[in-house]
Amino acid sequence: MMSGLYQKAEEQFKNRLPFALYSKPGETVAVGIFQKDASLHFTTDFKEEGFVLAPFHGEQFVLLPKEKSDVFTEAYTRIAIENNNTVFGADVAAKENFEQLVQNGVDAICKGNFKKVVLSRKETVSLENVTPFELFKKLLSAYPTAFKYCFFHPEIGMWLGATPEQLLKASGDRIKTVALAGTQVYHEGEIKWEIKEQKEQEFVTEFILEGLEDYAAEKNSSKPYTFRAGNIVHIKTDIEARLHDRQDLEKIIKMLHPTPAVCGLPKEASKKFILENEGYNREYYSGFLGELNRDFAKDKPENSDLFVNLRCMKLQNGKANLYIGCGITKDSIPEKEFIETVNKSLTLKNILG
Ligand SMILES: C=C(O[C@@H]1C=C(C(=O)O)C=C[C@H]1O)C(=O)O
Repeated sequence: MMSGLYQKAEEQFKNRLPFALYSKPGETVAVGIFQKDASLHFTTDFKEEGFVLAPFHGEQFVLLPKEKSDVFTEAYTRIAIENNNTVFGADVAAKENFEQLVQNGVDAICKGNFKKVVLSRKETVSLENVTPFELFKKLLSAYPTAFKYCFFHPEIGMWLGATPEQLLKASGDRIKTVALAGTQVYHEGEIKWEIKEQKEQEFVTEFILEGLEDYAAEKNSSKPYTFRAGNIVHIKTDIEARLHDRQDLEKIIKMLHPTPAVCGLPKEASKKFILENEGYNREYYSGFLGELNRDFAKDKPENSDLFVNLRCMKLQNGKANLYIGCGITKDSIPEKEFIETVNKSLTLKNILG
């Protein structure tokens, strides 16, 4: 059965018009924003209302503006998702390349160029006869606590993902963000973290709290805790604050993005290393996306809900390009880091096929 929301999305896609379908963590409502023209709009001052998609690098933040779009919402019920047990073969060349990249990152850290860098790779998987909408629906059921989305623009392409990481939630002058780092495969029973991973996550918390210093008061942060995202777990700290001036939203977003969780510390040196060494274009992976200045489901202004674009893929010519990365510090072991990217890639591989 085709519902109204998906019928509209199929038509929009057929007509090569931009749209975003998404559902927020913990909610069972899907929102569709359907832009009425095919133009490429960008944010200018972050005062616009709409759906934003920002790349990892660069200042051109794509916007589906509210006033140029139709908005629909639709409740859904989660269904049981079977893990498809397809075994994806390991690509020897990809493994060697990534491990060399990680080793170069470790060497640069040991030389003192920076403290942490997040390195990533792209993996291409063939798609069986499946539409983006079917994949999006699977994401809705498989990842209740993630931000699930399907974004299309004729000049950008088709992106889908289920990200566990909030970049920023703003409600009037109240903001929330998180410090996320450390990764291991989920298992039953107590999850233990090594000191190295705890330290790495603390760096991220410190970076955010220091960055907020000039803009916010009443800063509060939770204790770090274990947070599950599909088949893996991370360490997470919740951070809340009150802005001195709500107009500083743009400055806060630019201070946070790209966060040490997807770029590194310090930001500029690690970013330079990524751009010069990764050897491919991340495009919108590890950028951010979501609601800008409007909660579309509740139809409320002055609410932004932005997420880091992780566990995502770009669909192109019957294939899915998956993007996966991990944080590198001086103690990183290249092979372990490669395995971590394989584990993270299962978030999406589990719904493909
Ligand atoms: C970079 C990614 O994930 C990030 C890196 C993590 C890590 O280094 O342990 C953990 C969570 C995310 O903040 C990714 O999934 O591609």
